[in-house]
Amino acid sequence: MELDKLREEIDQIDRELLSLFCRRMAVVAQVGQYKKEQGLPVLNQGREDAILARARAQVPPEMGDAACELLSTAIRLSRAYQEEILRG
Ligand SMILES: C=C(O[C@@H]1C=C(C(=O)O)C=C[C@H]1O)C(=O)O
Repeated sequence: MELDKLREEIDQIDRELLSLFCRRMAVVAQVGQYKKEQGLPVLNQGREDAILARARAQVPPEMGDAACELLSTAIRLSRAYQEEILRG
């Protein structure tokens, strides 16, 4: 059935997304460790603004808001993870 095929494709994409998310968080952990050692703050607003602007420019216009929401969530989780590293 065509719907099953499409859902299989979605499942595969979700696996890839989660794999990339874990990879991003592993790099974020290294950034958090560096900030801890250097006494730097977690938040870098300029960097976040640049990431979101680049995301909006990369996708079709009708997906701009969704792309920013997706990356904003990844960034929020990234900051929370780094806060844990700085506390620990
Ligand atoms: C990862 C960093 O820490 C924070 C999280 C960011 C992110 O997840 O992309 C970007 C900027 C910072 O607010 C960083 O400073 O590069």
